[in-house]
Amino acid sequence: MSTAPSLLSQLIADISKKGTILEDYLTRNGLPQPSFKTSAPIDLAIPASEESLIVGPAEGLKWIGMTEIYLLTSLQILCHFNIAQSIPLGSPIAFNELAKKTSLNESLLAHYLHMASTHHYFYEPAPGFAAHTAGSRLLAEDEGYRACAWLRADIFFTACSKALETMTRFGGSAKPEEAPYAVAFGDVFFAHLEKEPWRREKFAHSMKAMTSGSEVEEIAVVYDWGSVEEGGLVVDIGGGMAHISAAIATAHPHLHFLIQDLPSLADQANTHIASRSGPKASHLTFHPHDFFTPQPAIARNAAVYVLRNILHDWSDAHCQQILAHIVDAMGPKSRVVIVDVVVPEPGTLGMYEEAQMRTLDLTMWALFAARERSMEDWEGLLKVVDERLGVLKVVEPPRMRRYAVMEVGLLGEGVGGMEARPI
Ligand SMILES: C[S@@+](CC[C@H](N)C(=O)[O-])C[C@H]1O[C@@H](n2cnc3c(N)ncnc32)[C@H](O)[C@@H]1O
Repeated sequence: MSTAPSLLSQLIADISKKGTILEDYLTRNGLPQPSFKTSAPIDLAIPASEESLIVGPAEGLKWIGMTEIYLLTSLQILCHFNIAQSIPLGSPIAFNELAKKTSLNESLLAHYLHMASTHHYFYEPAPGFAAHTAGSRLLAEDEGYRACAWLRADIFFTACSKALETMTRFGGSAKPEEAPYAVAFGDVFFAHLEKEPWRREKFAHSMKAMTSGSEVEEIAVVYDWGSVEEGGLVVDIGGGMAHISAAIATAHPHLHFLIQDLPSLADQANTHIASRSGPKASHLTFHPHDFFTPQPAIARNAAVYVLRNILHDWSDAHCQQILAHIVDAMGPKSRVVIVDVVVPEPGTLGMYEEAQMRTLDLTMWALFAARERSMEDWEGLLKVVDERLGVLKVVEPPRMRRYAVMEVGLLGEGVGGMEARPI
């Protein structure tokens, strides 16, 4: 009995077949192989009959970024008008019914649904009907992923539209008030969130979604939390809605967590903490604290200070202030666990990963006038804060690509329990 080939096998066969068609076409017409070299043809002019998607730089530049702009706009509009939540999960809905339900213009709604479906968000099972795909279902069910779409369309896109103006006016300034975000919105990113609670809430949800599932679970295993003494205090600095601490607490109930963030996040964080069941909830305490001010007495001599996705938001001068307050509070055995991006040596990543890394780097600039750091940058930053501060261990979590977990301690006299290890 013969079994039908799997979808992946069919795709592989299709790619191979189309590759052969392209190769034959190039040979028949005496054309060179596709290439990115300066001397390569700018227009390959392969006719549509050859079923090839390969284009030269001329055709590429004509379309550059266009699809992404309209995909982003579609997701922005569809999320804003709660379209994903208005489509039933089990059955398709007619466009006209959906338009009536959401008080939208049916024709425009259809245009945006069609655009989103080119990237597998929603699909049209029969003409004039909308239904869910796995991606649009996630938008329907998870506020955090809807907030991710908002973060890109309303925040990153708007800030990036002011990048050129910002560079022209302020050059390479490292002041948050001279970042593209501040130029676009007239305020510094976190101060703006403070003033507009709906923004703050959406940002916190997007942060939670961006650290969801396996990444959060990984934080609980990549660092040796088990070696921290019973009842040891973990201070989660800029801990947002307590999602990281909560994940570690679930796996390591012997620890206590103090989650520090701006006072405006208290309600959201406390609601999240309270929603957790069992006695572990009592191990998590939110404490409003501005990390540019000295650490309070309750956070002194903690076992671990966690900084996840915090320092890359700030220039070296700002990071020095944050770290100096931590060093001041540290005991000889205290550790700082920095979970952040580490930019690898140039040319060591594949093209796709390199592009993602550059995206993160420029996002830091667009929002905060900050940058991602290489390992050399991280070590230099620590040494400026305190000569004794050094990286003891670096772990690269397999699922948190581009990230490293850096364990930092006070080297030299009084270092307890751990030897300094080379990276
Ligand atoms: C990029 S988020 C990271 C949140 C969390 N650590 C995570 O990994 O998902 C940065 C956090 O820093 C907080 N934050 C910004 N400025 C702060 C300040 N001056 N003091 C304390 N927290 C601050 C923000 O409210 C936000 O929760």
